[in-house]
Amino acid sequence: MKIIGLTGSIGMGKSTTAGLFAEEGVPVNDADRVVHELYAGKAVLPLTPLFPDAIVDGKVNREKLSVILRQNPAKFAELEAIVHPLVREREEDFLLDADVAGADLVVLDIPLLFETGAFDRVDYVVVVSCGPDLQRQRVLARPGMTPEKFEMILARQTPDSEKRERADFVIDTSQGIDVARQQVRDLLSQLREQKADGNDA
Ligand SMILES: CC(C)(COP(=O)(O)OP(=O)(O)OC[C@H]1O[C@@H](n2cnc3c(N)ncnc32)[C@H](O)[C@@H]1O)[C@@H](O)C(=O)NCCC(=O)NCCS
Ligand SMILES: Nc1ncnc2c1ncn2[C@@H]1O[C@H](COP(=O)(O)OP(=O)(O)OP(=O)(O)O)[C@@H](O)[C@H]1O
Repeated sequence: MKIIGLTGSIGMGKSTTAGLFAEEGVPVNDADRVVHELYAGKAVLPLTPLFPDAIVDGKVNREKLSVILRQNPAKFAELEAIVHPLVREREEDFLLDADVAGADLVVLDIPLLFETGAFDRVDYVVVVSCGPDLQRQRVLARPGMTPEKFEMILARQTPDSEKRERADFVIDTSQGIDVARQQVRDLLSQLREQKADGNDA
């Protein structure tokens, strides 16, 4: 089984592209979604002493957490030290399940693939990208998003230019969904041909 690491900066179209892989029958593990689940489950207990004001009705409230982090960005490191190992645990379960189910390819959708060193755990790196103006426009159109929050997150991410340079493949999301879907299909054919030729990376 080969592992595709899918990444991209905020608003580049990572979740949408992950959906295109899923449409083609490739199992996808979405790290952002796992974080959402953890904030209503396993992460609540260890995060409570660190972020007591962000716990509402027994869950981590993302809005409140975001405000705290904006006021004190140093707290990101403490948050990540708790959350990332839990995300990793779930990733390992996903890989085992996919392997047992006989998948030839799987996708790990990891927003912080480069930042956390996760690229070491994947066979191919796929970066989702579009121009910075379109990225900004997409992100600022989201409810609850502000230029300050956008800048805070961007500052914590490896720049898009570096991501593209380090990628094995780039999916361009600026030309609409059909173009991106075709790029995903071409990529899967190419990887499967490589495997059939015994020409693995
Ligand atoms: C900062 C938080 C509260 C913002 O929540 P919110 O619902 O507003 O945004 P969302 O989670 O959809 O993230 C928006 C964008 O920021 C990126 N992002 C999230 N966390 C981080 C981080 N620690 N560093 C850099 N980028 C991040 C996401 O991948 C996405 O591109 C939330 O993202 C969070 O709790 N992050 C810490 C956990 C983490 O590191 N997640 C990354 C995937 S493992
Ligand atoms: N190929 C595409 N063609 C047209 N629009 C797209 C394409 N891919 C994504 N988009 C649009 O861009 C926006 C951001 O996409 P998406 O939510 O997938 O980004 P993301 O990278 O997962 O974001 P984040 O990192 O913040 O979670 C959405 O409005 C989505 O509909």
